[in-house]
Amino acid sequence: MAQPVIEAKGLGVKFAVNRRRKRSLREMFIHGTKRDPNAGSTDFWPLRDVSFEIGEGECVGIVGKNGTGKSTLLKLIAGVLIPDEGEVTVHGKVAPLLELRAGFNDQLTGRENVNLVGSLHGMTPQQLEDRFEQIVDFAEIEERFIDTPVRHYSSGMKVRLGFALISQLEHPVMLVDEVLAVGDKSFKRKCYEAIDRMLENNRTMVLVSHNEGDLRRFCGRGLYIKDGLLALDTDIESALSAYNEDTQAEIDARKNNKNKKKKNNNDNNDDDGDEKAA
Ligand SMILES: Nc1ncnc2c1ncn2[C@@H]1O[C@H](COP(=O)(O)OP(=O)(O)OP(=O)(O)O)[C@@H](O)[C@H]1O
Repeated sequence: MAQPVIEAKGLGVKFAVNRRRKRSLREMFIHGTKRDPNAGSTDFWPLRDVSFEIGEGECVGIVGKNGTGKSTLLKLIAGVLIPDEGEVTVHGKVAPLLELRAGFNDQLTGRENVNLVGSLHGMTPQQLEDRFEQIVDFAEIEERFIDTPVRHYSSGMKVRLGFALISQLEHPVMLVDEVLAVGDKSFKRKCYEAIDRMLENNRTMVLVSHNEGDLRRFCGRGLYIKDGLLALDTDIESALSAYNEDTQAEIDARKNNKNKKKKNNNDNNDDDGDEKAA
């Protein structure tokens, strides 16, 4: 493998479910001042014991069911979340597209957001000035809207501006979470071309997506996350096959259970009928 750019060793993170909380004024009035006895917090680990290395220039897809920890893994790589176990090392700066709006503030205008978020990611005032027009052009935001607060933008407009800005960063690592699912057809095509260019320039990318076409298009390798564990680290086709087989097995098991229940209910109804007849 090329020089590792991302190294994860025994990575794990836990969240508290049902965190113990103080009662609200209304609840205190009804139940008294004691804390809610049913609201004890328990930890759960959406990800545990995850280890892998990603080399320079690789594009790795992360696949798995909803809620299995894919976005959490990207947030750990981005440094947005701190692991509770293990460690993740990233050699170089990270350009994160983790949520649809690239961290934009709804109260600020498109222009203000581009300048704020761009500078937070290390773009100099000169770079921002030089690239501003290109960013707005790429995002296809009409001039009359660029000085409007982004709360008035459609979700497509926000995503386009977010992608246009983050794709201008020259950071060696790019993290993309489901962003390609939102844009319209022509914007998607532009995003594909932008990603192709980034990969040609040896950038490293981790892509979370439920779109198999996108995963096959960009990724050579796939990490299949199952029940919070790294079930497979293999080529993207094998990762998708394993995921699809597991999904089919789950669907079949659910169908069988449903049929069994139906049969049991029918048998019980027949027994009732026999007893009544007797
Ligand atoms: N800040 C948080 N606090 C508590 N639980 C969280 C937090 N963030 C995520 N979770 C939980 O962790 C689990 C993994 O979430 P995550 O968003 O990583 O899943 P995912 O695989 O990306 O799902 P999807 O395919 O639906 O986007 C879920 O059960 C989610 O509810």
